[in-house]
Amino acid sequence: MLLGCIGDDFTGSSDLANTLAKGGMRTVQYCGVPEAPAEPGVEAGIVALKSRTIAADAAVAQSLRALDWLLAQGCRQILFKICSTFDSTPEGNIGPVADALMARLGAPHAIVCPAFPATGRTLYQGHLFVGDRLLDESGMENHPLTPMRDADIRRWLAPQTIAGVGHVPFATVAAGPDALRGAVEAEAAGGRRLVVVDAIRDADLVSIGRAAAGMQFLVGGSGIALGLPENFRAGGLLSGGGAAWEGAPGPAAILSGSCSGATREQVRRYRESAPVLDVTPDALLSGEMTGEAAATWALQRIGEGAVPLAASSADPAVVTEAQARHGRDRAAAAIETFFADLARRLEAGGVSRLVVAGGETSGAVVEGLGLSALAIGPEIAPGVPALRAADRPLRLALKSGNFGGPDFFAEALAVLGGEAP
Ligand SMILES: Nc1ncnc2c1ncn2[C@@H]1O[C@H](COP(=O)(O)OP(=O)(O)O)[C@@H](O)[C@H]1O
Ligand SMILES: O=C(O)[C@@H](O)C(=O)COP(=O)(O)O
Repeated sequence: MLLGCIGDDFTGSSDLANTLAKGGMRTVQYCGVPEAPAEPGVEAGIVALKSRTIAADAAVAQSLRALDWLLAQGCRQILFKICSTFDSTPEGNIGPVADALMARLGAPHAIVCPAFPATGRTLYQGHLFVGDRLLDESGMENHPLTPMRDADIRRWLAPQTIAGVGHVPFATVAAGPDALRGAVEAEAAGGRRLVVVDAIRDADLVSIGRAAAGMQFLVGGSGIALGLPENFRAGGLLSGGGAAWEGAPGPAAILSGSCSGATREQVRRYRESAPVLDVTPDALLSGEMTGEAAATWALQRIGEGAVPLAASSADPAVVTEAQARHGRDRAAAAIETFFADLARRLEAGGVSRLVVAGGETSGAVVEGLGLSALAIGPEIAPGVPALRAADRPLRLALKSGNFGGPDFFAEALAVLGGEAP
């Protein structure tokens, strides 16, 4: 294994896996820290954790365990995969995890870059944009767990880290990999070791990749990985072969716990032509709705030939009210436990294609199903690959909340079913 990655959520990890597989690396996504060594031939290993919103000390401990496993597999470079919208709070977990990984590696610095231009995330003068909006006006300011209220990534990261936050502006990035590398080293020499680097185009990310050749540690969205496979290829280290992946038709269901704008539109669109079960924290916490009841409902629809969707996706005002009534974490935990339970029951009922929307939701579902590793298939939408469970006939799509066009659910079902994307 050459490149070791630690993902702070499961959708983000599959987004990164998609980029690395497209870049020609033999890539496997592991669900949690594996107990056994990796199978031979894996060139990029991604340990997916559900660590984005847990307590910082737990996130640090899990990430260090993942690091130790990746180093034991021979990895020469480590990438900490965070969200392209820099999802975190003043307590973490980006800063604390980056600090701990940097210390364990003895790395002098880390480039930090969440940019992902293919999905509209660009970073200019240290400020993160989503499309033509600053991050804190993009809808992310209403995220249920990590409301992003400042687009200046340097200012948002500073209270989370003891490493000091530096910056390399776009003009230096545009001057090429040598200038960029020199600027990163200069920032680190000045005591600013987490160095936020601007990027507005894929070409900038490719430059960052070249500048990062030989660097021990990077922090970023999947975009930061665009240029990394080439470094290994240039060193004659890649086998050139990708793992085989095949879709297969079979009973299917969709689970959506994301409340992000793109997902709410996808749910609205899907509702026009298929059965939807709306789920609320109120109904779950009162016992009015259970995983068992939802599974009975869904399996009946599947028996009638439909692909049902169970969704808790709600508008920001509705989410805020539910959180005020039940507490943020209690509401989220009730929903995540529900989806994990429902997924288990659906698989037991014969479902072999599962589309899940939302990073935390996907983490809960994958952990609930007890999956160990995922093989990477074709891209369904930017940042979302088709996946296959390593040890059973289950195909999945784990969709980041804000990814995918309005008809994503139908598109994902088709690709998982074996149609060309
Ligand atoms: N109706 C709701 N009320 C309160 N919290 C919700 C509701 N629906 C979902 N959530 C919680 O919001 C979080 C959404 O996060 P996530 O699944 O990561 O989606 P995204 O990918 O859009 O960030 C989850 O923890 C989920 O349990
Ligand atoms: O970088 C990204 O935007 C994604 O890979 C990602 O991490 C998204 O997380 P969720 O929106 O919580 O699914």
